[in-house]
Amino acid sequence: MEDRPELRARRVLVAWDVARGLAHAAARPGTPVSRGLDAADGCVLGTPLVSPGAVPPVDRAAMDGYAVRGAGPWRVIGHVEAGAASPVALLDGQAIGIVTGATVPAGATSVVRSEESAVAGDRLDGPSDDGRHIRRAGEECKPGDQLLPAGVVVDPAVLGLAATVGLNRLTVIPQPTVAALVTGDELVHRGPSGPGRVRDAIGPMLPGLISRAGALVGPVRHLADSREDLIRVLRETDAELILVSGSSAAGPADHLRPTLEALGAELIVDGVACGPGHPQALARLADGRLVLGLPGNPFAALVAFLTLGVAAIARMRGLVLPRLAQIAVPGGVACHPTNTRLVPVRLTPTGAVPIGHGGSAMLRGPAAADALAVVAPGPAEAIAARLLSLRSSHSCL
Ligand SMILES: Nc1nc2c(c(=O)[nH]1)N[C@H]1C(S)=C(S)[C@@H](COP(=O)(O)OP(=O)(O)OC[C@H]3O[C@@H](n4cnc5c(N)ncnc54)[C@H](O)[C@@H]3O)O[C@H]1N2
Ligand code: MOO
Repeated sequence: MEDRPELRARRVLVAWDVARGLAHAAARPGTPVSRGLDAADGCVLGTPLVSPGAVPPVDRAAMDGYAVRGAGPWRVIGHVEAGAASPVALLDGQAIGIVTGATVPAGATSVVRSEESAVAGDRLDGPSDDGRHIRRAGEECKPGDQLLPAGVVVDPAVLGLAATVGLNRLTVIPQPTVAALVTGDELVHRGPSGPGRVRDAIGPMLPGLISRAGALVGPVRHLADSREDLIRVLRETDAELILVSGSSAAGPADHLRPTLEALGAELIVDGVACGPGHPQALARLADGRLVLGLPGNPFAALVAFLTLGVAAIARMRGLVLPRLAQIAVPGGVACHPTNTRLVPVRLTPTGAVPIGHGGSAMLRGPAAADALAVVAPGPAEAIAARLLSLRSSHSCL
């Protein structure tokens, strides 16, 4: 296929927010499936989580001590074991030893904590506030209550809640699969950079970025700067989103765009008006798989993933585009006249503070930063910016 650098040089960069929106819209949400709780962490609820029963199902003791009926003193008539199904009913003036979580006997009006109990023989004295230390049946939820809407990320608390209400399976949108390809003849994967050798800094970032965005990733593959290899690997890679680092600019070894053209891909984003990261690109192959081009400069690659990659993965998971909180930048930060700047910042009680070392080939700034400030284009300085999380697919605050 003929390479036409004169056409590639005339890319129309889209605004940073528009690019995120395009990437989100271009991705296809996954199809909901039924998963056991042990395989649902990190997926997204495809249907609301509805409780089939009441929680608790019966009145339960909230403390170790004595279930009592009426006012004290009481006569202790026995003990309820933790797993006992239906203990005897209490009569007025009676008490029964009980442990936290055990079913409270019918007729009990409160539970006296063991620390507040004075027992002499079978006589019990203690405070008797009605209803105290009893978790009532249905207090947490009633049968049919909707506890969570569809679209919530399944995390450990959600799994625990599902188990609490008695569910064994959840209907979820599975985590999408993402493949990571790193290109560059000059790259080495051990030891330092030197003349003619550049230590690969993008390969080590990609698995963590992908999993923090909520997708599944296999081992990173390293490719030489060969258009034929890239075409072959893109054809055979079975993932919903394929990341390709390097090869995104307009030099003789920059094969990504000619490769996409050769594969008949549709370019959805062909450059973004941002710095770093302007050569990033997103394309759709004929079968629907998406290809995300990450620029070779490491901070630029990170920005591209956080811009287009996170947006596309969010949609595949069935999530909205992560919203970005606004924060003050008390010392101000210089704007670029036409491009959105992504600036490493530390978060302080009064706002965000740029920390420097934010050049496109550097990771020193981003590695030390709490977040990236998204500084909108403008003629002068900004005193507020939005925050892009470096460590999760959700917003920072
Ligand atoms: N004529 C132009 N040249 C460049 C442009 C441009 O618009 N026109 N854009 C510049 C910008 S901005 C970036 S970013 C880079 C993008 O380059 P590529 O995506 O084509 O990547 P390479 O040329 O292969 O590498 C650029 C740079 O990054 C180093 N690199 C590459 N991969 C890795 C890696 N995995 N780990 C660490 N470093 C990596 C590579 O050695 C180069 O130094 O293009 C500019 N040029
Ligand atoms: O992507 Mo380049 O500046 O934007 O390194």
